[in-house]
Amino acid sequence: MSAPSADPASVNLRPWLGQMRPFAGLMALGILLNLIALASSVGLIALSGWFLSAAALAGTSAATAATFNFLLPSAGVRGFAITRTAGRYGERVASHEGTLRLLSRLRRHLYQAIEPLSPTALQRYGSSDLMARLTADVDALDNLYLRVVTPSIVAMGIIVLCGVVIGVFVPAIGIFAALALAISGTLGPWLAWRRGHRLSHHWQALDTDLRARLLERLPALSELLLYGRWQPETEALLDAQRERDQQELALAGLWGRSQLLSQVLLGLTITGVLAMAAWWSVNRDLSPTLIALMGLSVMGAFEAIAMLPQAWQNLGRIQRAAGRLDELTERVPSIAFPAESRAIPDDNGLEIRDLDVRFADGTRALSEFSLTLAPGEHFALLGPSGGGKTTLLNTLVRFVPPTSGSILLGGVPLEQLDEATLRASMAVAPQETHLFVASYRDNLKLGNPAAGDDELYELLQALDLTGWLDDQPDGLDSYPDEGGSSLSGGQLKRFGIARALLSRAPILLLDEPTEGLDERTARRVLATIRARAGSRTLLMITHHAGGLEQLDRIGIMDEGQLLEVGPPQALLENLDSRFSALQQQIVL
Ligand SMILES: Nc1ncnc2c1ncn2[C@@H]1O[C@H](COP(=O)(O)OP(=O)(O)OP(=O)(O)O)[C@@H](O)[C@H]1O
Repeated sequence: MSAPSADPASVNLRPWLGQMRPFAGLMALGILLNLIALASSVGLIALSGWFLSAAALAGTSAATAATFNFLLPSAGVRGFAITRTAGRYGERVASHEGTLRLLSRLRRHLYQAIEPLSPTALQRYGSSDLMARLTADVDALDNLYLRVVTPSIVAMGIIVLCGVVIGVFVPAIGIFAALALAISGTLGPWLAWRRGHRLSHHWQALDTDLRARLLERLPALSELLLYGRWQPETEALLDAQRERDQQELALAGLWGRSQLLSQVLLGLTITGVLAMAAWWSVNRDLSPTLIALMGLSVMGAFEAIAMLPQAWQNLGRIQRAAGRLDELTERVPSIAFPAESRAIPDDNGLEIRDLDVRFADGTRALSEFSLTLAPGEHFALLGPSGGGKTTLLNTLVRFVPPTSGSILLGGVPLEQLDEATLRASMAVAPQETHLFVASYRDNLKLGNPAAGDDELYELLQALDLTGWLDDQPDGLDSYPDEGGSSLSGGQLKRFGIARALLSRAPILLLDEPTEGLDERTARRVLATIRARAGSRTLLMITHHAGGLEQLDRIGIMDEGQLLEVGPPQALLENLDSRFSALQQQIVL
């Protein structure tokens, strides 16, 4: 579900308009060609009108009929028809090229803005909501240029042009026509914007929520079917769709009303221009053949302003999309890395000092947590669910910013390391392993692109995955199902461990590596982890106390604090220790 969004009126669209700057030339060309196409339309219709009436008047006597030049106006009509078609074609090419480039820039801008944000905080939005922001919202923003900015500029140009064309013959009528068109061109869109921006803002909210809900529920289809929730969910989705459609209907009604207003104003403008032209023709020296030209010029110019009400009514939709994108980049804390590391770590030891982590909702996940891991030490951190173990790992990889305290890698504070150095220093097997739609080989080589097949086979065998690999139709060249559903939970876990173990990083961070494994496999996996970790520093977090006796030290944490720490043997010998109590539970 999407987070609350900003008030449409308070959203600043200027930075988004600024994204257009690199394509200003292309956009200007599009506007110019659009103006040429529309001006040709006005010219075509006005000249045709004049031609017909002038030809009719010329035909009233043999003398005028003989001298009337039919060729020049018909060449003009053809010329306008050609420039109109060419202008329209060129405008489409230029504005579509500009829009597509802009769209790619908008997406790149957004991906770059998201990249430094804390992934853990970002995930709180949910992948479906993020997806809706990255697709529907960016698409809506795209309309700002194509459907609001460009048509508004073109309409202004055409209004001026129409005024000039008429004003050449009678300035007063030209001024009247331009002013009346300007009023029709602003009143309809103003009404549409005033009445429609909240409606369209609401429509956009309902539409993105609907998409997000659909995207969220589809992957959970099997659970929803098993719990008999698919039917109610479908009905809820249909209700949401109906609500969105009602908004759409209201918007269509509003568009109809603003169109009606514009048409009435157009009718009044044409009537006014014709009446003035007729008066000028009777009382002054205006040729009657120009009456039709003037009326038809206004009609031609109206083509440019007819689309404005709908464009401006959609402004609320665009503002909401911009607000949601701003909110994403402003609310989620960003993690800044220096361009280059300010110091080189002395070794692969880790020192965590008085670490505090508080989340935006007030949860205190770590509280004055301190721990030092000697270079090459193998350490297991045990604790109940919700104790803060994963948060500690996320803080170590800088996915979560600490509220206070510090972490040093080889004596260097993490904030002094550039991103490449930090990532190369730590290999992580997270709680959930994601498999990409790529071969199993490529999925494994994410941990180390240089790893050879022999190493992959050896590692899979050590992790007891050869039986699974033998069942794959093309071995390592086989593809997993999307999300990894072709592996059992335990197999997927080991796959993630293999990926981390393949890396050459001097620090290994493993989140619940034995979760979902039977006792025998868990021991084998632990032995492989220890052997492959070798002289690397190993921090393993787990719920399970079994099989940890071989590690250098064990720590027990709960409620964000380290409660007990020591070598496993020493803790086992102390019958009052929490570790012995946990071991007793396993034995019982
Ligand atoms: N992004 C977040 N925003 C708010 N609270 C969070 C966030 N991530 C974790 N928490 C909370 O912080 C506390 C510690 O969570 P954490 O995931 O670190 O525990 P854990 O020991 O790893 O649990 P588990 O063993 O079940 O994975 C929990 O109360 C959890 O609800």
